[in-house]
Amino acid sequence: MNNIEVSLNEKNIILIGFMGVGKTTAGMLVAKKLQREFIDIDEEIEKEFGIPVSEIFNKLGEKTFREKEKSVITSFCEQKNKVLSLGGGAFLQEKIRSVCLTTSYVIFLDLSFEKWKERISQIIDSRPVLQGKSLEEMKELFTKRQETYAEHHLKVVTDEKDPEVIAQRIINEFALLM
Ligand SMILES: Nc1ncnc2c1ncn2[C@@H]1O[C@H](COP(=O)(O)OP(=O)(O)O)[C@@H](O)[C@H]1O
Ligand SMILES: O=C(O)C1=C[C@@H](OP(=O)(O)O)[C@@H](O)[C@H](O)C1
Ligand SMILES: [Mg+2]
Repeated sequence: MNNIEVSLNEKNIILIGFMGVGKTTAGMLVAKKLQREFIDIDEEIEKEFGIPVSEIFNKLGEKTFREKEKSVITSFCEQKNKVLSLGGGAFLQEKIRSVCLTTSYVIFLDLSFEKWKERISQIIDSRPVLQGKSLEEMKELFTKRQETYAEHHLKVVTDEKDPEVIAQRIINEFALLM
């Protein structure tokens, strides 16, 4: 099955996984390859409030962010033919898990903690959940969060460096499901 045949299935493709595993980067490329619209949920939330995610957390609080995250995701799940990249905390909410799993194909991007660690300096400033945490505390969160990603339709390992290769792997493994 090739990219075109995969794109004939109209269900949304949703990428989940821990902060920094590459959901936004890979999602954009998967969408381009499948000629679908790409939606980054964090970006949609930022557009709604007119400020970056870190400011939403600091000024309005995490609860406000999570409520908006739920309504934005629910509303995109009513649509078709999109590739959605979720924030790493979205699957903490049962309502989000169930709406995604029932309407769309959920793909869990997996990355080892050893590889993830190398990205901390690139992501720390824009991820309020990581700020002020020691490496040990980050590892604890990383490990604990894996439980929330347990329900998915497909897991793809993303230890590879080249995002293009990862995006094509996601499509190829996804094609085997169909
Ligand atoms: N395959 C990869 N190898 C190395 N770095 C990557 C890879 N994919 C993404 N990155 C980098 O990791 C950081 C987080 O990527 P991002 O796509 O924003 O992740 P997420 O959306 O899962 O939080 C960015 O700085 C990005 O450039
Ligand atoms: O895991 C989390 O709680 C979060 C992950 C972030 O998205 P990414 O997974 O794209 O970094 C973003 O939604 C916010 O900072 C909270
Ligand atoms: Mg992202």
